[in-house]
Amino acid sequence: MGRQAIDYSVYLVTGREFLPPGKDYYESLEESLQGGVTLVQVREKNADTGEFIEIARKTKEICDRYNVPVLINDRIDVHLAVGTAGIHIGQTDCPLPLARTLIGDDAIIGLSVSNVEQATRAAQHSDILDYIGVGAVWPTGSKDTKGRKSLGPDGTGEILDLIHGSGLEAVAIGGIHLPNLAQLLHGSVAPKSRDALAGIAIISDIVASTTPKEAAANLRLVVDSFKRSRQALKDEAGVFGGLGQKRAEVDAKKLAEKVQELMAVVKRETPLVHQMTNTVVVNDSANVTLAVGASPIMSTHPRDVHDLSPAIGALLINFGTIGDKEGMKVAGRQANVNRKPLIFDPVAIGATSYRREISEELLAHWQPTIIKGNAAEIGAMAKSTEVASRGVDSVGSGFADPGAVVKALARKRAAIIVLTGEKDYISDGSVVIKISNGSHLLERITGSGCQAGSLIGCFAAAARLDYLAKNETKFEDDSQLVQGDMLLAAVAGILVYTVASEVAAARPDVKGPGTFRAALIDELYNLTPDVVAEKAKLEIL
Ligand SMILES: Cc1ncc(COP(=O)(O)OP(=O)(O)O)c(N)n1
Ligand SMILES: Cc1nc(C(=O)O)sc1CCOP(=O)(O)O
Repeated sequence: MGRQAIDYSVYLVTGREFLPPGKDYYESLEESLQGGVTLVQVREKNADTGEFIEIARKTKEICDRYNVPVLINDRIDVHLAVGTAGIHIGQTDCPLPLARTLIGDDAIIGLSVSNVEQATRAAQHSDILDYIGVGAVWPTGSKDTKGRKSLGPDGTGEILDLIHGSGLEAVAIGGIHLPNLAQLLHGSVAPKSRDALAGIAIISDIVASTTPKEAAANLRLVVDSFKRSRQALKDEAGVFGGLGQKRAEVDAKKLAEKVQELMAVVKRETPLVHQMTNTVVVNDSANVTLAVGASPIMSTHPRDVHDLSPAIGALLINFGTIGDKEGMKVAGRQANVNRKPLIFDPVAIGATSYRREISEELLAHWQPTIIKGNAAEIGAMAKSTEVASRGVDSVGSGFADPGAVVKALARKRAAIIVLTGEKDYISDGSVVIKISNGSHLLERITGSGCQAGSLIGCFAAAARLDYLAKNETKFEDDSQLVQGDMLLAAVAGILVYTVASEVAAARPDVKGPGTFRAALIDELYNLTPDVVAEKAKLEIL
């Protein structure tokens, strides 16, 4: 007969103890199936054998009507009694070879995996195993996972690399909810093999909902769309659709024209750009934001940033002086929930292990849309040793192939990557754009990189608003945390900043860094789209 093909996309693990008061288990189950659950595991920790068999039997009866397979948690006897599609077992349950002997060749076996050793062993047993449940991704209230480190999207991706080529599928489990789902799916794409999760296993987000149909449908939408966006990446359309065009069709002149249009959108829409930035640059960041026509707001308290989120156009998180970690966590998570562009500037991340840890912690909490950094910062994010760091500056001549670095990191992080320096490189994982504008005086003022990050925030907010004004939200776009051309936004932020710096540096009244700093703000204010197009030195690599 052979084993049944399984769609792991939205895998419901039951948990009667988490049902809302008054909600019947079978009613909730049926609603979740109507919402699009693709696989069900009956997990009963307190039922005796007879009761477990009865629940599994009725569950299967309902699931059969929706053509959705049922697996049984731990109990081979219950699986055999009811004739379900298979079992899910943990590391301390029945040994795998024995389980396979008992249930036969046609049934599915899933195994829990919570670290790299277990993943390696699972891969060695791929002949008798079908899939692994990888967790816990995040802390969960549905199971005692004390003493186990949450894997986060990165740890999940590492496990995907370990099972690469084994034929095993992988689902993630633990603490997965709608707001962190897109972050998990994109952030867990395996760094080496580019393999992705086959699906997500969920208890509370569905079971504890009073509207399980809606809860399941929302999760399914994001998973389905993620799978479609993976296809788009394979087709070289980039993590955000690559300027909405295929690589060969993007030309530098058209790109400059789009930047011109976006400059007008910023002025017309005056988007509010929330900036959690460092104390060294806060004033200049606010001033450059105002100069291009956007509106800055600088807020750090966790409650305040939470409440601000629906109103903002974009969020910049620049952790230069790392004072507000809790606020940054809340603000970033809310930006993901509200689908606002999130620009992450991991200032001096390569300089200390503390900074690297904070960055990991923040990135486990939310998904950035655009990551901007100098060579040392991007090198640290890419775990490259090619470029060292000294404080907030890079040391050395940079990467041998900067375009390849930004492209690979964009794919790994599922974000637009902006590498600043004498030449700037920007990639969405498909296209790489090189910008050769700028003035050497930018290196002589403090916070020029931070100001560039602020401007990227302004243009990202504008790109989103422009998209929403011109398009109805399409189903296919729901895999993207934010809508709008974020690659264009990053290009616009860097191009406008560097062209204005050239104009400012050429002024006769600019005698050095002090006068340059003031002139730069003036020239950002006065910059016209025509000057940007005329001076733009853009190349598509
Ligand atoms: C899909 C999936 N993954 C992991 C688990 C956890 O199983 P286990 O380790 O056996 O722990 P219990 O569920 O028995 O508490 C799972 N059930 N499903
Ligand atoms: C059953 C289970 N197993 C886990 C593991 O890490 O192995 S986490 C978990 C609970 C998942 O529930 P929720 O979706 O509510 O977080």
